Amino acid sequence: MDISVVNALTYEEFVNLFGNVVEKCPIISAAIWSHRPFKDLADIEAHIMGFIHSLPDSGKEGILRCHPDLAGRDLQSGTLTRESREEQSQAGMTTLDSAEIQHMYRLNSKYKERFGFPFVICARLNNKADIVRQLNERLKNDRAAERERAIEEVKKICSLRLNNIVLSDIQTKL
Ligand SMILES: NC(=O)NC1=NC(=O)NC1=O
Repeated sequence: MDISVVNALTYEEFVNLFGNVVEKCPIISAAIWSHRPFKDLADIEAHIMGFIHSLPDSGKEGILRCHPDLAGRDLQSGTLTRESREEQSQAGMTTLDSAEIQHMYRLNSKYKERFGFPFVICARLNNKADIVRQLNERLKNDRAAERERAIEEVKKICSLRLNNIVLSDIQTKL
């Protein structure tokens, strides 16, 4: 996708395209629209990361709370966003047996009880064994360290979603 096409988008078109690069946080794209014209995709990503970085701890935790649990209620009830469903499916979350689902539920609940926000990991870069291992490992972190760790995962998810948007646009043009 040519950056001049992105820069020519209306506000509504821009948020419609980029509004879910951070799960259920369209405010981020709505905010960075003010920085157009963008030099390139990396510039868009840099503004998104800058917005997240500038948030107070409560704002970062708010972003984390917008993420659905892995193998959680939203997946079981079919209410995941398209992006999230694809990501969770890729990590093997949609083919867990009932014991594995229960195990994830217990780990997610323990994590949420400790930190006050859900466990977030870039599902596309991990399989189900990695996810369980990371969940157990990261439970040992203190809150501040874990908040930053989880936000790093949000940034990875965002980066992959941004690239997906550009790639899928190129494919439609081929
Ligand atoms: N709690 C989560 O980590 N959720 C997710 N990670 C992803 O990569 N997609 C999700 O829905």
